[in-house]
Amino acid sequence: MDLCIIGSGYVGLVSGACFAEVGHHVVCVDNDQRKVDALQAGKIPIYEPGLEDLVHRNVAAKRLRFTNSIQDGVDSSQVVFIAVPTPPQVDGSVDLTYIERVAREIAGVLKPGEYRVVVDKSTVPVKTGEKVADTIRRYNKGAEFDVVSNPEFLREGCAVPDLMNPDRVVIGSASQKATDLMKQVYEPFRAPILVTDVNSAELIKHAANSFLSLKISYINAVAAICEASGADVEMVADGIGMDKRIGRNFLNAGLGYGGSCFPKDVKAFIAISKQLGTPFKLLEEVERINAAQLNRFIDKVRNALWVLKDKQIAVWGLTFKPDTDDVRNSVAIELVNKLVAEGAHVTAYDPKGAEKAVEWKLIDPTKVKLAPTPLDAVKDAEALILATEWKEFSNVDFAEVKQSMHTPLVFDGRNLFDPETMAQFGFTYHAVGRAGGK
Ligand SMILES: NC(=O)C1=CN([C@@H]2O[C@H](COP(=O)(O)OP(=O)(O)OC[C@H]3O[C@@H](n4cnc5c(N)ncnc54)[C@H](O)[C@@H]3O)[C@@H](O)[C@H]2O)C=CC1
Ligand SMILES: O=C(O)[C@H]1O[C@H](OP(=O)(O)OP(=O)(O)OC[C@H]2O[C@@H](n3ccc(=O)[nH]c3=O)[C@H](O)[C@@H]2O)[C@H](O)[C@@H](O)[C@@H]1O
Repeated sequence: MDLCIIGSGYVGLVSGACFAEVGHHVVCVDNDQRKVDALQAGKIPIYEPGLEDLVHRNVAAKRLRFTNSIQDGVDSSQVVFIAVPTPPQVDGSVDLTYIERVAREIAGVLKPGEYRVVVDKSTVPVKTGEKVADTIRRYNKGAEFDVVSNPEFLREGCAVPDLMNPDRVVIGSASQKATDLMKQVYEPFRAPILVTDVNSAELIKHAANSFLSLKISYINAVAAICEASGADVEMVADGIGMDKRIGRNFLNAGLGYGGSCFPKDVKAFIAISKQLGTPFKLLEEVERINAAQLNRFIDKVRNALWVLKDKQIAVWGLTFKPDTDDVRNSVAIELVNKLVAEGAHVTAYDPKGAEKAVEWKLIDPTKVKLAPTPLDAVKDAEALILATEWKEFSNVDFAEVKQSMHTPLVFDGRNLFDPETMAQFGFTYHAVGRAGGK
């Protein structure tokens, strides 16, 4: 089939490449000329395992191309996906200006007699599909189209396998013609397809992300009780998670959830529920626990060092999770900035995220030293904090790390290391919700 994706970011670019991989012909549109130029030159603007090969292979096979022209994209496609940002506003509600603009732009290029399915893949509040349809109709009276909601559930860092093997595909549609075309789009993925109305599909996305955030806050609250009682949250999570009704996934205690989606989507769901007159107080508690989690962790570091001012602290990890270069709303970055605000001298290392952290002005390189390797970061450090659980941190030579440090004190914010191994190497080891983690 011929598909167009408007917005070539984390969702648009990876979806486009995966659709091409299964045989569709895909045009990815973006209004950021630098991004389009880079993609046309074979450069991939984001780090996502497996993406570079996938893009190059499908461009070479002429199934994938990039343009800045929405006219080109819509003209050459039966199905037009929208994958532009839906950032939060100050009050937590969703800024829909990107979506509204794309709806007007699509209206401007739809031709009479040429039916298109317009698919919203961005994460949007319930009832947005209706507004997209109204907008297109208002700006193009003769347009023939249906609006479908098709929320995306990929995780950064494993976006390619998530898209190639989805747990489910949700299609929110009020038109049989549009549903049939959407089923054809997804047929090669052989995934379970759930067809719903548009509003339900939109709600599924916010409800899913909020539930996953709730699961994380739940285990983080349990971690606090473990620390107070001497229990071990990893064992507790295993014991809870072995119940198939609960499951072990997303029960990893740590510094709390971050990233470009969970924080904004929980806020959005709170705002939507308020607007609809059914406030979702439980989610406010989820946010409160998440914020408290980082502060509790910093308290632990402060307790051990007495004061943070002038202390030499190494931080491993800046991205919001491993295997990505995405530093948007990263708890690791929030941690670094809080330490710096208290006068600590921070040296940080991240395998992929340092460049973007500086480029997007999320850290100030005059205040935070960036090290080229994990070992460089720990030189003379009075404490090491693990903030993001990149696999390479498990494989370092801990004897060398200990030798390099001023004081062998480790705070593991993601429970990556084995407490016994750390003790064997002579570290004083603090984790989250684990024995010895007080
Ligand atoms: N990042 C993720 O893991 C996931 C994100 N989502 C949702 O997908 C949506 C997009 O998120 P990301 O891909 O992370 O955003 P992003 O910021 O990485 O990419 C968005 C792209 O849209 C482009 N754009 C903006 N306005 C445009 C326009 N008028 N015409 C053409 N291109 C335009 C931007 O230049 C940018 O390249 C959001 O609603 C997000 O909540 C959903 C699932 C996963
Ligand atoms: O809507 C989205 O954008 C996406 O949001 C999340 O994906 P993502 O944010 O890429 O990454 P996750 O693996 O979900 O991690 C999110 C945050 O939760 C934290 N987390 C995750 C799991 C866990 O057990 N504990 C925990 O603290 C991670 O460290 C990270 O900061 C969802 O998992 C995806 O299904 C969804 O499509």
